[in-house]
Amino acid sequence: MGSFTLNFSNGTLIVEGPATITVASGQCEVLGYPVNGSLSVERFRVLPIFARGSCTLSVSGGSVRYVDGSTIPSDWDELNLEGIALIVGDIDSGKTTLTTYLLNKHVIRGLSTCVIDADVGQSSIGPPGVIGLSCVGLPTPTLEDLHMMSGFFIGCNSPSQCIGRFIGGVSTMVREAFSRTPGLVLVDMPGWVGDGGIELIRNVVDAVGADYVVSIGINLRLRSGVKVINVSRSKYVRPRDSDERRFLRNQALRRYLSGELVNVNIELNKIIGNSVIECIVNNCGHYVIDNVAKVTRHGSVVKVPSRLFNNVFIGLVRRGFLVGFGVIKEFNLKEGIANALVTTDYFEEAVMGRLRVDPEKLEEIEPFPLL
Ligand SMILES: Nc1ncnc2c1ncn2[C@@H]1O[C@H](COP(=O)(O)OP(=O)(O)OP(=O)(O)O)[C@@H](O)[C@H]1O
Repeated sequence: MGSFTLNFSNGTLIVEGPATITVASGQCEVLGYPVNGSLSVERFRVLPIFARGSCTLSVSGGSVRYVDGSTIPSDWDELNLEGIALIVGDIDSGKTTLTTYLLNKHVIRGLSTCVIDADVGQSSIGPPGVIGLSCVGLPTPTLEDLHMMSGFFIGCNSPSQCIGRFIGGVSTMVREAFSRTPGLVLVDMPGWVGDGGIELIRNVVDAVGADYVVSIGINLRLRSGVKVINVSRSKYVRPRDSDERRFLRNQALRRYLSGELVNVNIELNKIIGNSVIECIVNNCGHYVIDNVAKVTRHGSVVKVPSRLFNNVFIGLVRRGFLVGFGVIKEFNLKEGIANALVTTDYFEEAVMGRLRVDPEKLEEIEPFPLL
């Protein structure tokens, strides 16, 4: 804590937020991004500041640790990619750091690069449950600093809960990325590598026609034509506990749900992505909401209290593009509407997933159950 000035050379200052660093002179860089002036490091974020030669900076707040040399494994430097590359690894393996490093390295060489943030549980580009895309021509200290140019709403913070939508979302974002003719598309994948997770990686590889899979510590066997490159996990990865992860998810949510929210009524036939609502709209008779019986065809019915729809996080879509977000306040089956707070009323459809949000505190709450 406090504030101090430091001069160091050919070493790395690992700064843990909340802190502000101000560079006075020298070549100070974060993952290849040259730092000039001030940079703030948010709470629970850690930035490695490398001095290529000598770097003089002052740090206020946070905590710091100094290590000799670089914290970047040497095999990260040997990567030269073009086309589509998925970055995969367990949680806390350093995927986002490697993605940022590769992005900067390629951008600095003049290769226009797009990043697809598919790590929907710990989103950097876009709120939780959204696959975000950003295409850049300049380096960045963190992916959080990038603007979400386009997004695909899946509404789950674990791809295991919505596998089909996740694969469709990554494919859509890859197509969108290629419409901007980048030299490289990096896909930061979720840290799900257990049962089903490897299968998901294979499915995404096939769906998007990946050229490379850069794997941090995962043994993968993929079809021929896809190059698997194994790289090291940095020993400086700082694992995050579940409280820190929740804090960071809520922070990402606030970035995209802040500002004046508009109160609107959405007709149920404009809400997609939830099988209960689709069933009500199509009168399929499989669900009974608040004891209001719908005609049942096959006798098997599932009882659903309508309050479960309150607080569901929604994505707002216009002409197929994600244009905003919202939260359902109240679901009114009798009137066939959902009352919601939204970031814009200029939308055609609302997509529901499983994530639910407290609209006052702007915090995640228990998700919509699997029925
Ligand atoms: N090479 C490195 N040098 C210094 N710090 C690193 C390095 N790699 C990762 N870290 C630190 O470790 C932490 C976790 O890294 P990162 O977010 O990249 O992992 P991840 O695998 O993407 O995590 P998640 O489980 O959230 O998907 C971050 O605070 C990051 O700054």
